[in-house]
Amino acid sequence: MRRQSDAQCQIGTMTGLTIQNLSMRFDLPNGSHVQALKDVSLDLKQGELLSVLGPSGCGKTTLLNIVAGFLAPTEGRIVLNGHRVFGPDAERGMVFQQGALFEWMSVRDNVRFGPDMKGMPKSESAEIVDHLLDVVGLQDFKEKMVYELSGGMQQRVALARCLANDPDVILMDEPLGALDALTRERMQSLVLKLWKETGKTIILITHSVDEALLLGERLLVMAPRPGRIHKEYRLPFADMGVGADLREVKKHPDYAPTREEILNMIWNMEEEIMGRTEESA
Ligand SMILES: Nc1ncnc2c1ncn2[C@@H]1O[C@H](COP(=O)(O)OP(=O)(O)OP(=O)(O)O)[C@@H](O)[C@H]1O
Repeated sequence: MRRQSDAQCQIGTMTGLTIQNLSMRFDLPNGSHVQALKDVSLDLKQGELLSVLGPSGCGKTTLLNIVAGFLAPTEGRIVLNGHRVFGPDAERGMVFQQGALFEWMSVRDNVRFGPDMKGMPKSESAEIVDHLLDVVGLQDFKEKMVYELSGGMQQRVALARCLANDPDVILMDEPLGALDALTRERMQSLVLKLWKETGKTIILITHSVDEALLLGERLLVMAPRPGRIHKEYRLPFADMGVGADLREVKKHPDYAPTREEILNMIWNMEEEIMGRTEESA
């Protein structure tokens, strides 16, 4: 897809991701429309980890898809490291909940797919793959086919495959949502480790308040109809959780009250939506 040259669209010299006055309206075939996002603005510095929470339909996935370049916004723009985003690019890697791996390929071939597509010499991509499989703890599984792996292992492959492209920004849409509780906890620790070791900017969408609290040094609560930023938190838990037991982090005196506040916020929004739905029924 299109990535304009510096001369065409260099916007400032800042590094990081700017989401500027973003609105997204979907026009429906019956003549009505859905305002999925309205005037969403946000600056993320390189290396920040943002988690995004909110009731169903508040525009989380739409926001991520616009940053990924899969969708063009109705209004506003995305700027990454001074360049306006016009479409998908390897500088923005995506990790989905499941199903985005090539099932018929080995773990190794999945991870080296991006470097191969870029024409990287095989010896160089082999080194990158070895390193990344070490980082995600899958070195002994590199010859296995994807369908032979557990869900947690598949998500490790997905993370390694994303990192193999060396993106500036990693976009995660419920990446751990399909995993059992124990595997999910281990993967949360892995995400924190990768975040600190690679210095990547990460945006992570989740439905789990605990996951958003543990992983987001910044946490965005979005509200629906229209999708917008309701409240933002800056939290100490992600830094505390790097290399630590996440259950210990949850014992921090600020953890439970913040969790309660956010849960109430989301419950209230959902009740309001239910009320509106019943009224219009
Ligand atoms: N392609 C589309 N056409 C029409 N409406 C859409 C489209 N994509 C999303 N929407 C609507 O936009 C709103 C936001 O959707 P989105 O999937 O971004 O929300 P979400 O917060 O990610 O929801 P969930 O938590 O359920 O995944 C919803 O009302 C949805 O129905």
